[in-house]
Amino acid sequence: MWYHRLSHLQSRLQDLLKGGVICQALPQPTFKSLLPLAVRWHHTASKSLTCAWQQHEDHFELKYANTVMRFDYVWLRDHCRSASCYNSKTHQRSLDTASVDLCIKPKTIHLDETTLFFTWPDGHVTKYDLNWLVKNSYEGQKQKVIQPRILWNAEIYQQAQVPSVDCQSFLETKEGLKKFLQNFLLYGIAFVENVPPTREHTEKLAERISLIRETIYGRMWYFTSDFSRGDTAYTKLALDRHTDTTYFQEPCGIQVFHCLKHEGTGGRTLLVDGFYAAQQVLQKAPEEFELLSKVPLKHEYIEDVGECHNHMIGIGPVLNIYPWNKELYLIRYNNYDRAVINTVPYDVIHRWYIAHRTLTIELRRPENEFWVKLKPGRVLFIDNWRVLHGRECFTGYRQLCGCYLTRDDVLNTARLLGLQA
Ligand SMILES: C[N+](C)(C)CCCC[C@H](N)C(=O)O
Ligand SMILES: O=C(O)CCC(=O)C(=O)O
Ligand SMILES: [Fe+2]
Repeated sequence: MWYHRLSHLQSRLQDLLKGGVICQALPQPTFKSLLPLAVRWHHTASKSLTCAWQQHEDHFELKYANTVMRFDYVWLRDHCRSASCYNSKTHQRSLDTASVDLCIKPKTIHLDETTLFFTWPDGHVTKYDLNWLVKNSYEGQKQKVIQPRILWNAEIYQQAQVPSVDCQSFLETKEGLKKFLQNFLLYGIAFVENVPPTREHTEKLAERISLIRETIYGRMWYFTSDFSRGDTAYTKLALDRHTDTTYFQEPCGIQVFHCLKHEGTGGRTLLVDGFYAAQQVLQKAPEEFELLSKVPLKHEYIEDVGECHNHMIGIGPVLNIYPWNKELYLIRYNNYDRAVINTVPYDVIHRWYIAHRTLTIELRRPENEFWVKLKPGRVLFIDNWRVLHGRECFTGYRQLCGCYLTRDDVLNTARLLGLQA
């Protein structure tokens, strides 16, 4: 019976491969267990960790450190760390992956202590340390988070008593900077205290951790409610929670705010952990979470004020998750800047509105709102991929300065300090 199904599959595979790479022996990925292969388990005990491996027709299977891993042979050839395949000084691959036969299989495999040796048909030998394989396998990665975080509502954040970092220690010591970045990565917000209330000092702070991301708003921006730009940020109106620059293909990673002056009332800043809210959606309505992570939307910025003419469009789902471990890495939420929805078919859109409502309800729960009054000297860094901000309406003269930072460069600084990011 399965012979029949198998030959059917083979002819389909052959159809798929027509005009492409034709392998002599086709891999049969879904029938591994059915194939009468001469596979056998090899067992070894190495350094108290037992290891078992099996050479299958189309892949290599390894059990080590409580992990069952399966490796494709092309993958194993491609990741060879020998001197001719990999430049360990520059950490770059020298091997031309396109030169690897897609049907490659090792001639022999053997294990010595904790090192696996693969000998390929041309005689080339690839060595892998078992621990390296565990660390770098899909199965190993799947169980890990890319970035550890503490999700918060107002109470959790306040109870955590996250300390602010002093400007001098931030600028002059590695420990101060590291402490700051650690808190920033965990909570998505962090403060620096005792900063002289000038644009130059704010810029110096920003440059300590990243490259400044110049945008249509400039490099360092400096704004009041002067209507100088075609956006409500430049008014005294209240702004509901949102993330910024949702209309960029890559929304700005970090936003820096420094209130240099406020003579008047109101104007408090609202902060909401978007990932905490998304987590609530995942728990209460997983299919809605999934929809928000799959349906692409447009956000748009159209400006035609004075000398400023801009038309920006960014496309992506509200929730962005890594497909292999479902970890959330970016929320794009701005109801002001959301464009006409014309990327979603009729039979999906209503469900999307329901899901969007569920998320909005979570984002608007008063217990999730953390309110702060920004003051001269206290600089706020916000992870714009995670934490939403808003503001209360205000009276009087209020001057805010700040900038956006490139996320890659903030994470780069964090990694160089030994933090997981
Ligand atoms: C004033 N400042 C430059 C900080 C931001 C202005 C951008 C506001 C826009 N609605 C958005 O959410 O992206
Ligand atoms: O005025 C504020 O406090 C923030 C306004 C805002 O949302 C922004 O500039 O991105
Ligand atoms: Fe904003």
